[in-house]
Amino acid sequence: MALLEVEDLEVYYDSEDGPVKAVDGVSFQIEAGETVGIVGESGCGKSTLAKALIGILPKNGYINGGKILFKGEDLTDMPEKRRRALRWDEISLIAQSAMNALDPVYTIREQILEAIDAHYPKMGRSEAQDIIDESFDLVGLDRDRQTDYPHQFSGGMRQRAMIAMSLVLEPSLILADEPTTALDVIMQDQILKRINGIQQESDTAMMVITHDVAVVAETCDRVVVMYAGELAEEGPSEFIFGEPYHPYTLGLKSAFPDIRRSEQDLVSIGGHPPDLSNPPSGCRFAERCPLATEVCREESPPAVEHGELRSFCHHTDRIDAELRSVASKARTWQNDASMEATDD
Ligand SMILES: Nc1ncnc2c1ncn2[C@@H]1O[C@H](COP(=O)(O)OP(=O)(O)OP(=O)(O)O)[C@@H](O)[C@H]1O
Repeated sequence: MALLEVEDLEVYYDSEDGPVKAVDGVSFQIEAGETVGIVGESGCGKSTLAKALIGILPKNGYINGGKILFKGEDLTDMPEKRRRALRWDEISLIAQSAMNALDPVYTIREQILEAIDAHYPKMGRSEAQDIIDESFDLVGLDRDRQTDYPHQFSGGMRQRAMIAMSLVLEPSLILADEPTTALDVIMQDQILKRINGIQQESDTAMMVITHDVAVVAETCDRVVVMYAGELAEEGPSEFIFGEPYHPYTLGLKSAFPDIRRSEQDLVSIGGHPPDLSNPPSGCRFAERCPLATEVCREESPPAVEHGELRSFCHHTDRIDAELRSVASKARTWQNDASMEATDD
């Protein structure tokens, strides 16, 4: 049994224009100890997915269908009390706003102690102190700085303190939602590698949500590529970033500079994602896809398997011959550059 099994999940928001289908029939799994990256452009539903998993959807958000099985228990169908307990003890969130999540009037140590007290009220002071020391060591913070206030920490140190705080309860799953946006690239890398190191010792699984493909390529075992609320492609990082079989993944991959190559086009995929309160029928990427044909606009794409990759595309068989070699050319992704194949 996987640690987390998301099955055909639908998460909608009420809006004046009807329901916004932010997550629309998404299925994937996370095994214990595994790091899974969720990538996709802004607005494709990554944060909504994380919020649904942890049970913090805003008022107008709701789960319309599907299941979220955590250790076999369905989080979508569980009394609030049980879900809340699970959320804090087993699933921990390092949020986008991590920088602001620390309380300015308490020392870092006091804040971590409070988290421990809340969950293990019977734990003695010295045991709690050992846990705090250990968590500081794990994230590479100097133990002497425990009695500092958040403002005395740099941005990177605050982020580490947040990670330390989320680790003291030994969660089985850490959700890291854009964990490092406010930091520079080197710092991003260091922190995710640090979490990776910690995972190996503790068998903690992690789901990293980001639009930064490079971060995911470096740190994740598997990647889920989302487009317009749906799954576009899923599989091991090495294949998603090596030989993907979905045009969107190829575009996304080419849109990020490869530091090993000095000469390359700056690729951006023309057009923009569809309105999720009124998504088009068929493949939601068709409008922007250089391989799109009539069938793409009419029928939802099937899941096609290439080894361990699962790709939701009508034309995976054309990727090698027609798209892979030109995917890094900016011209390929301009809207007038359709490759004009026909369905036959
Ligand atoms: N509270 C809300 N009410 C209505 N629609 C919402 C709400 N929050 C998000 N949405 C819509 O849901 C869709 C998915 O948004 P979401 O924030 O999950 O995407 P994302 O991929 O995480 O984007 P980003 O990378 O910018 O955080 C978008 O169309 C967004 O406009």
